Amino acid sequence: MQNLNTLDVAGKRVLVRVDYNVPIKGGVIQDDTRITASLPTLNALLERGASLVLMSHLGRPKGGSDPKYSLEPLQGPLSQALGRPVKFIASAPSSDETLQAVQALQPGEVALLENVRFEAGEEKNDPALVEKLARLGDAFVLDAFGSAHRAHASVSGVAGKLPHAAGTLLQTEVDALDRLINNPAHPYVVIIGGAKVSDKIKVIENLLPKVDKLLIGGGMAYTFIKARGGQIGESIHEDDQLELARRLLDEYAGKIMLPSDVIAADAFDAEANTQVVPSGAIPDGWQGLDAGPETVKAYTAALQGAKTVFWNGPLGVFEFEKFAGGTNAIAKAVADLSGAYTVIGGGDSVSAINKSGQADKVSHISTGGGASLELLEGQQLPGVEAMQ
Ligand SMILES: Nc1ncnc2c1ncn2[C@@H]1O[C@H](COP(=O)(O)OP(=O)(O)OP(=O)(O)O)[C@@H](O)[C@H]1O
Ligand SMILES: O=C(O)[C@H](O)COP(=O)(O)O
Repeated sequence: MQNLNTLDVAGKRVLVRVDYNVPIKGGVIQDDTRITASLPTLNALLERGASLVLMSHLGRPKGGSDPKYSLEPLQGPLSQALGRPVKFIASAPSSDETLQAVQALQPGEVALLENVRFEAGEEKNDPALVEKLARLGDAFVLDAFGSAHRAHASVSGVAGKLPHAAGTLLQTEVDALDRLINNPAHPYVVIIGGAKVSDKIKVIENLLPKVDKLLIGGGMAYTFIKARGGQIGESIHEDDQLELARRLLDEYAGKIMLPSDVIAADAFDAEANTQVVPSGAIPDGWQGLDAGPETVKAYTAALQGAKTVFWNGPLGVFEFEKFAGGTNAIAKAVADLSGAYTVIGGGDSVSAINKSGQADKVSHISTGGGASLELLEGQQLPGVEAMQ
């Protein structure tokens, strides 16, 4: 990828695509990993005499402006993190008003654009939008690793119109994940959790031949347990994925681990009644919302001796205290491993490791959820390709 140091930025206005798609509740940022991760690139550009125009998406608005997804709540925290004021530009990123506002920037000044997904052309990589966004900078830096798997106007589109380079976050992420793809040290253990099988079944399928063990957890385990003939009560599952789950279980019986027991709840609720039951014998009216104690023990044991570990996705509905135990236990087990190269990716698993206070014991914390999974699947990411 084009190196940031080769880009001429002194006295220039640099358009930087960051990924500030951060969890926000009631206007308050819940996890600032992605903001902190963008600072090395931003500070390096500022030190070299650039002015910055920061561009990101937030959430999935439907191609129109929606106050719920405004990036304005980031202005304060970002100013604080950078130690200098950040100007928030509320007008549409493609508008002349925005162009005029960024043209007024002096070296060392920083502007944050409104959510680029408020533009209907963003996700379609519309050439007209690409032209308008490209007007905002003299050069383009892609540092949004979390969005590098999106062939959108603000990611790969503008790269074709301006001198460009990869930011240090993008470069660091690609290098760190490369160690999982090319000659990972064995035993190689992968833990995949989260809610939807259909989102992650491809990565599971592609990883199975390469790993020694694949531990499946969270909501996605129930499709596999049902495929094996288990009773899953009301647990989340995807019937249209049963066939593929069955095939993978047949083909890779020795590698796939599924929960043996679960914490079942009588409702999807923080205050639900709970009981520990075998994962294949969940009573009608009950649903599995977390890994049970035997499962936690077995998964922790399976991690021992691993030389390479990748974890994506929570092992339960960790947003509810009662069902966070499995996720927290895995966070601790991964952090406690010694002599292993450990990588955690995906918003929820990263906030679990941050909350556990043991993030510094993990080799690499990826800011990419879908992006890190697509890289691991062996796909070329449009953002990475655009920086070649
Ligand atoms: N047993 C379960 N039943 C229902 N939902 C579950 C269960 N286990 C986990 N979940 C939910 O899965 C969601 C997270 O899934 P997801 O696949 O988005 O993971 P992630 O780590 O955030 O990855 P990414 O950042 O790639 O989206 C959480 O909101 C969690 O509550
Ligand atoms: O959080 C993420 O994974 C990235 O910001 C990409 O978001 P998206 O899945 O809405 O494109």
